[in-house]
Amino acid sequence: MSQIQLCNISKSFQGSFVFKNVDLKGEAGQIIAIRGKSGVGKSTLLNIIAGLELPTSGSYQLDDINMVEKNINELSRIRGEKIGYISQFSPMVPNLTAFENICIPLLLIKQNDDVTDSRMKRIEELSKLFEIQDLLHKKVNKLSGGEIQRVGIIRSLVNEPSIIVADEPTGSLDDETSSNILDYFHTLKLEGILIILATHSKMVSDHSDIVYNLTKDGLILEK
Ligand SMILES: Nc1ncnc2c1ncn2[C@@H]1O[C@H](COP(=O)(O)OP(=O)(O)OP(=O)(O)O)[C@@H](O)[C@H]1O
Repeated sequence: MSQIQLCNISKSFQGSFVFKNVDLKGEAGQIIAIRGKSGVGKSTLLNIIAGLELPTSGSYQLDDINMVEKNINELSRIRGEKIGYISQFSPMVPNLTAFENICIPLLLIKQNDDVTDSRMKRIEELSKLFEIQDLLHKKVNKLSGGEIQRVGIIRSLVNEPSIIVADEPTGSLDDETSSNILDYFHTLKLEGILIILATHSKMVSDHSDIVYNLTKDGLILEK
């Protein structure tokens, strides 16, 4: 179980602010959606929450960890242990198979045999659920955009994170597959996982407990 608290977060690139005054609290078992027009900084905010980049100013506490004081290596370790990150474009190693790409996070943290067995079982279950079980041994450069997105989602879940940060998780998917993924997020929420996502989709917002609109002056509560 994890919780996050961001206070007065701002982010600028080359001296120009993308957003200021972002306050956000997230608790175990919540689905939080961040909406907002293109370019307002949704991906940037999710990258900060996922520990992929640091804010320009403000504080960010993840459980008992002060995230803004950590260096890149420490953030990477924290991500491996606690955070599943689903990106808009799911970067893959193209000449590895879907299964090998899914297993990459397992290489980053030590696992004993029992853990490895339970992870393999999880990969099998999720592959069936997201209908890619017949594609697992295909190279990812032979897969469609939607198939790669599902591989990316399974990869983000394989280490059983307590927080999922998802950037447009259903962006390349049809309604039925999107609905399967949202149903699965609901199951994870009931298990106490905190899910924070950026979306333009009404279906995704409708499935979220809390919806914010990101503006250059901070988050505005919509639901
Ligand atoms: N590394 C970077 N260097 C410079 N500018 C950046 C960088 N990353 C993002 N930006 C700028 O920050 C702004 C916010 O980008 P971001 O991708 O976070 O927006 P977004 O709300 O997710 O957009 P979209 O809905 O189109 O995906 C954009 O103007 C973008 O060009």
